[in-house]
Amino acid sequence: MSLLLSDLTVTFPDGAERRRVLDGLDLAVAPGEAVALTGPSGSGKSTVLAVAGLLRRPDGGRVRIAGQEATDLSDPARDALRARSVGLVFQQARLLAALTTREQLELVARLRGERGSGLARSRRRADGLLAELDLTAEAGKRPHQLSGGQQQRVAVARALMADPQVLLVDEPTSALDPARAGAMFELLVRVAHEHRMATLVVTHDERSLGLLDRVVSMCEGRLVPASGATVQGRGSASAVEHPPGRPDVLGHQ
Ligand SMILES: Nc1ncnc2c1ncn2[C@@H]1O[C@H](COP(=O)(O)OP(=O)(O)OP(=O)(O)O)[C@@H](O)[C@H]1O
Repeated sequence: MSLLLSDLTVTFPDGAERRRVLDGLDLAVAPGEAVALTGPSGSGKSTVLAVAGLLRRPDGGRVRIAGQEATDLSDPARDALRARSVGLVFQQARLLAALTTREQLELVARLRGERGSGLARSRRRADGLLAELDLTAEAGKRPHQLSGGQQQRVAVARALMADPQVLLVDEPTSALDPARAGAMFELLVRVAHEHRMATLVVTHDERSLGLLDRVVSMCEGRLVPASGATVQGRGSASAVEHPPGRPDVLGHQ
């Protein structure tokens, strides 16, 4: 498994006590599998992404990324593992206003300190990703010259620059119309399959769930069966993660 969350617990302060908002969560995403994480507001989806993306340490449990145990690593080692193995795409594309599309991608290599042949290799990768995500014509444009869907595609391309084994995506379609939302889900599934990335997509967008390989549903911090088992992904795995005998409650960073 490229992403393995085992027996995760997260608590938040609640008055004099701590509220347990994640309690024994188990979730595994295989290489090349695109999984939707859905559920009502406040059910804990963002907390799952924060823990999986090594942005929040859980109170208990294990996080394994690309075969490496992350839980007990020092902060610098976690940062390095994240930079090496995890791609993050947020609700807003979070592009830098002054940079062109190509420069947004090249910045990833520059921040890694690449020079010379390494930087040249990364530039070729950037050009390849721009072509793959149908952004070549946008390579010289700045964010304000791009549509919302194009901006999100740039954010995905940027996340792929490090060739991550895990891709975590938070509400990628909240600013998009239905047609563009569908295209964005199709793109995420395609890149998950082609780049063999374990891909976890937080979404409220029920219309697009069928495009994903598998759907994990949450309610009030627990994993629940998809309503009427109608939400079936395209993959052969079961539609819902539902570890027997142990509810899953999640919390936010
Ligand atoms: N920093 C925090 N301190 C205390 N409680 C928090 C904190 N962050 C989140 N929570 C609580 O944890 C629970 C889960 O929040 P989370 O943001 O993970 O849910 P979500 O499903 O992603 O919600 P949404 O769909 O609205 O983004 C919520 O009850 C929230 O109020």
